[in-house]
Amino acid sequence: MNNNEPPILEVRNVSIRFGGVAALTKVSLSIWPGEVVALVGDNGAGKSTLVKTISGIQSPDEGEILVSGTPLSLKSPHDANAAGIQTVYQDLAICDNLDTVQNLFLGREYYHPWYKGRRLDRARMEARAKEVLANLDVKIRDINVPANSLSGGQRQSVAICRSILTDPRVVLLDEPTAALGVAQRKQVLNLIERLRAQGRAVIVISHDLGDVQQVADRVVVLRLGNKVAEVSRGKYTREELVSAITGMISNEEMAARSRNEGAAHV
Ligand SMILES: Nc1ncnc2c1ncn2[C@@H]1O[C@H](COP(=O)(O)OP(=O)(O)OP(=O)(O)O)[C@@H](O)[C@H]1O
Repeated sequence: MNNNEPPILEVRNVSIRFGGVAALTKVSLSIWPGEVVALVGDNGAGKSTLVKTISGIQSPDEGEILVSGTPLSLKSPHDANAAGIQTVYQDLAICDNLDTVQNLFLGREYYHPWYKGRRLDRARMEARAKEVLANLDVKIRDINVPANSLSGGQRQSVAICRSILTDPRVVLLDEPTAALGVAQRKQVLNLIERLRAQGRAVIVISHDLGDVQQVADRVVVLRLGNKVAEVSRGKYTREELVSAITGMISNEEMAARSRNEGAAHV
């Protein structure tokens, strides 16, 4: 991380209300290229709302989103994609009856330029698919079989590979290891580390604090729509994180502990 550079993505004092519910209250968050930031919090803490805001699905009532220091108005997922932000949602949107290549290029298929009618350029898509999978060290034995024969980890990997086809600078992952077994979970965590090694900024929502401790350079804790803590890798214990999530530890106390340990804090 180079703190002299503006963050690749900055959420600045974002607030969102749904009727009487304050889903987010003046939440700020910055991320630099080559960083993994985990977003944690109990159910209803505001994680999804924050991700939707960054993804252009939900407009903030107050506050700003800046990309490389420039404030942007993200009014749709298309705006977010154009700004280099891609999101992989929990449902993955992988079609079981389509193979890996078809899933990777869904809605962005390559066509032969010289045919009068539209004719898919399967060879070019296959070549690019192999390249993308190899780049992220994703192993799928046969990219021509329907996705219903893939494991949960492979499906998640295909969804992540699809998100990076456009070479985004920021990748948001919503619960990427939920419902995965040990080996598949490791596979996905490795994939996140490779995204980081490629210099992308990765924001991961996770309820799994073991995964968070393993993969995140920083952890941002939300509680009831407020950012209550922000701690760096190795500067917190699992118990402190749980306390911050559940409200057993005050914001000030968590911040003071982080300060004492030299971590980033709220
Ligand atoms: N479209 C909506 N309309 C009304 N209230 C909403 C809407 N979306 C979210 N909320 C409320 O905003 C708050 C934050 O919800 P959000 O889904 O962002 O939390 P979360 O941290 O992602 O929770 P979970 O881990 O359960 O997914 C909750 O109180 C939720 O009920």
